[in-house]
Amino acid sequence: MEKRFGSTVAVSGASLSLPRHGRMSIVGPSGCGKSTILSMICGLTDPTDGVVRVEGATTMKERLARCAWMPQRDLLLPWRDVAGNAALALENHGTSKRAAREQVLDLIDRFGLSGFEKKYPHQLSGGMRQRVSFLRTMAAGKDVLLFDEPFGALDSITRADLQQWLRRTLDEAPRTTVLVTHDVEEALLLGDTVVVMSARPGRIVQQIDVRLPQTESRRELIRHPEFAQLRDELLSLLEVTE
Ligand SMILES: Nc1ncnc2c1ncn2[C@@H]1O[C@H](COP(=O)(O)OP(=O)(O)OP(=O)(O)O)[C@@H](O)[C@H]1O
Repeated sequence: MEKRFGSTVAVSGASLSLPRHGRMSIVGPSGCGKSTILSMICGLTDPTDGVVRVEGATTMKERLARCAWMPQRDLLLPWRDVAGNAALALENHGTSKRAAREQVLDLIDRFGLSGFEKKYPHQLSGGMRQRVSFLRTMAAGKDVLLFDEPFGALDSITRADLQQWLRRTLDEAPRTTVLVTHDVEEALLLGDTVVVMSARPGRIVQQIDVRLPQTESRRELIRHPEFAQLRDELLSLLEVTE
């Protein structure tokens, strides 16, 4: 597919596919069209040329109905507590406030946030706010989750913590995910395939399948020789594309 904005070619000749519950990470230099690809998948825009299909749906409206987007900055409502924020997507789909709150309490517990149901966003750390934001994305009940630099605004320790948490959460509650990130380690930790894009016009330079040992521990994984080899391979590809 191709996407142009006037005379700017943002994405060119990109052909990607992902099986149900597959996890794709996209890395590439700034401005190479990563967010544009997410916008096309979730139906915020159409490609200028080519077709985007999400679980068989091709129209923007149908794609939008199947995807949930988690942005870099949490967009929590300051006047709602954790449960109230998490329940928002359900309320938007017609569930009553009370029923929506009941439904998310289970998720809050499963995602390790119990005890925080009645806290307000300003009482939470940046990492916790992103967890709530993720919980809200999950509560929307969509099968396809799109992450645009979800941990980009966090410090490195919190980021590492959330990467491990998100891996485990997606193992327990699998979804089809597409993650855009500048962080090569994050791409490897959260993707079973990593797409490397070139500078604008964004083309796909390479797609690398990630097969790493099964381990819960992020620390063990990033020390593994196979992980180091993939990280080096990605970094060299990115050096060439800049
Ligand atoms: N709505 C728009 N109108 C005009 N040009 C746009 C629009 N959206 C994106 N572009 C251009 O398309 C190109 C790709 O932008 P995009 O945001 O997809 O890149 P990106 O890889 O996500 O960048 P970054 O890593 O910096 O977030 C850029 O040159 C951008 O200026």
